[in-house]
Amino acid sequence: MASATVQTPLSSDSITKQEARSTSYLDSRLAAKNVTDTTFVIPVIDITPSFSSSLADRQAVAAQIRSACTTSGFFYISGHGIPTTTLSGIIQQAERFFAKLSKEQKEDLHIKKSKYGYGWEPSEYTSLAGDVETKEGFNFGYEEGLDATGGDGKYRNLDGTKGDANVWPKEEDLPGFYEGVKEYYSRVLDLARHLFRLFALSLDLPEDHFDHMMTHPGGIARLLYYTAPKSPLPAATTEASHDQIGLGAHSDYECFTLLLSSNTPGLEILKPSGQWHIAQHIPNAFIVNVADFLMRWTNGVYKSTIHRVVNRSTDARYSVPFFFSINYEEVVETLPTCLKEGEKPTYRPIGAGVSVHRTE
Ligand SMILES: O=C(O)CCC(=O)C(=O)O
Ligand SMILES: [Fe+2]
Repeated sequence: MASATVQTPLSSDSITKQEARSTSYLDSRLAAKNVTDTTFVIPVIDITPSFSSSLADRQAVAAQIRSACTTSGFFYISGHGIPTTTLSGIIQQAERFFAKLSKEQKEDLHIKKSKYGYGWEPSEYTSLAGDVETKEGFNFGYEEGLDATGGDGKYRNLDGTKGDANVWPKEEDLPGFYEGVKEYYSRVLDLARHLFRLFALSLDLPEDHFDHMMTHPGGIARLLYYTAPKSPLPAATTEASHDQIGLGAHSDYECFTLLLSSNTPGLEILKPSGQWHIAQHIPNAFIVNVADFLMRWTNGVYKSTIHRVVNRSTDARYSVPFFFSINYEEVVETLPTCLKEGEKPTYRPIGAGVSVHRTE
């Protein structure tokens, strides 16, 4: 989830509201200085060859990933193998969740009842970087029943405790919802594990370097709903007043994020100049972005770029970000291979779960 946040209990690297809005903070988090706005691109990477048995094919995809991660920190992936029916299925579940549940049924799932930030978030309930967010959301995390591997029995919640943390609508209130979520979550988790092996290759590490860290990984997903603005915004500019912000400016906290959305664009990515790049919607592709753990592992070589959401359309936007973490008992510590001779790590080691990183 987000790291430049003021309210979520999941972030350890919280900065204050004032800091988050300061030019110097944003400046420090702009995409690599080795790119300019004109060379700033979010490439489309067809990852079909990454499923090949040839290491050279997989390395070729990893090289494209490295190039994106060291510049904009964002890329699209196509050729990922998740059926289009699974993708449209989860968007439909998101639409059903927000439209079909009554206010009372949503209240039963209210995020304020969860110490992990799971459940339903009403619109304008959260603020980020000083902006009250207009989005409505539903958050859930890893559970073995959502993992096609069945897990290894060792999953613990963010705070190290055992037991179910997710909250779900009652089956009779939204028939088929849990099954739909499971179909999507298990596929996107599989894909994230596959991508993590490509990230390892992209860092000149053995392909299985991170494997032992993702046997029961944290993986928070959200269904998000951004209504169309009351008065449409000019699409040609990237200006937005504070009451038009769906999701405030932030970077993501975990390893990387896989973002799926409906046809309505809305994601805006901070360019080197401080202007916003409006990400186009590419049907059936995911947008992948580097999050803070990968930035820390790589000593900032991989960019965890600031982004936000503004719906400038006349239609609603639905999105489903999946934040891929690692086993929560693991520690994220700068990879020696990412340090030049004599260079000191910029970031302290932190635990992936709250119980570890709160002791920093
Ligand atoms: O909804 C989107 O398009 C992006 C969501 C996002 O950036 C987040 O939840 O961290
Ligand atoms: Fe994000």
